[in-house]
Amino acid sequence: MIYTTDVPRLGGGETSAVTLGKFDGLHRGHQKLMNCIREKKEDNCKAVIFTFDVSPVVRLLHTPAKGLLTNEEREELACERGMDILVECPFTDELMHMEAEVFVKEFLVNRMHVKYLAVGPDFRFGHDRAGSPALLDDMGKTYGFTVDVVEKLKDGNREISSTYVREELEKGNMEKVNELLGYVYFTRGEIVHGRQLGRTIGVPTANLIPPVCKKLPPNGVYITRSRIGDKIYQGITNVGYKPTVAEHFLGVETYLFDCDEDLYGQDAEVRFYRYLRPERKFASLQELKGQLDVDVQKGREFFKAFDK
Ligand SMILES: Cc1cc2nc3c(=O)[nH]c(=O)nc-3n(C[C@H](O)[C@H](O)[C@H](O)COP(=O)(O)O)c2cc1C
Ligand SMILES: Nc1ncnc2c1ncn2[C@@H]1O[C@H](COP(=O)(O)OP(=O)(O)O)[C@@H](O)[C@H]1O
Repeated sequence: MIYTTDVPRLGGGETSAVTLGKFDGLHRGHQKLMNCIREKKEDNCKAVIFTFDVSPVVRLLHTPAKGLLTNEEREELACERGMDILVECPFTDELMHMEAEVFVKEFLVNRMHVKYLAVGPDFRFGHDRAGSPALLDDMGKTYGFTVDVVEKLKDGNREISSTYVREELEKGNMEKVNELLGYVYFTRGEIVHGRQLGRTIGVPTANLIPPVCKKLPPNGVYITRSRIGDKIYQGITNVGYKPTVAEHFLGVETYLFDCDEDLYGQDAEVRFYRYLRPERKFASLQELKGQLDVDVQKGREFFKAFDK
């Protein structure tokens, strides 16, 4: 897959099937759009996701907004889903003031040779949000592309959206988050040294520091699965500041079942299956150890049923 921050210029004979939007999370609704454009690969179209990134100025002045996926993660998932090109177009002043018609003509038609567009019914773009599915449809007649306005996928009565996923994530409702996403929510990072206290109570823990722009579930303890190298471990994970030992940074810390390896320096991916309990301040590490034994038991029972 080609990843680019410039609007691509396709070659002479090449055409594209494009979907446009923010695509935070690549949830099941987004996947439906991607399926539509992937089908057009049979007509020799390149499957393109066109997203807007924050402007370079915003990136400099503000801490990044927390998303369901980092840009790198989104890139990887888009590639796995068979996309040919991911455009992360910086949302510059110029783009912000661009007339919708100019955007379509210059970018989609002239540069990307668009033959097919898939958008949601509420998709708006361009200056004053004047670009709508109806305008795209009109322009398609002039420039020779078709537009599919794809109905939103629903969960019961509610449309699946990034906002819906974020709300459930903020409640720690991982079962719902994972159902809406169509994959198990995860974060990644390198395993770093902690205070080496875990092993003293028989519970060594792999500590990772998640990316600052990654939205995490609320602080607390979760049943998780971790991928480290080519191995997958069941485990339990604490998200938070470890009030018992008063840590200064937000960490994601996992006790891996049935693992006895030196993991420092390796990259880990932790997937969140279920929330177990809030993070608590214990009077001693021994007391914490008592609680961890209960958590481990629950984690093992969960996977026994889950993997059946
Ligand atoms: C599954 C799990 C649950 C945890 N729950 C808590 C908790 O409720 N309160 C707390 O202060 N620390 C909690 N911790 C963090 C421990 O305090 C920490 O693992 C221990 O102090 C060792 O830290 P170290 O990795 O820096 O050696 C938890 C850790 C894990 C892996
Ligand atoms: N079952 C396990 N779960 C997590 N980490 C383990 C496990 N077995 C061995 N380890 C290793 O032990 C380290 C954790 O030991 P710990 O005493 O908690 O030190 P730290 O404070 O550096 O995390 C991990 O980084 C990893 O390399």
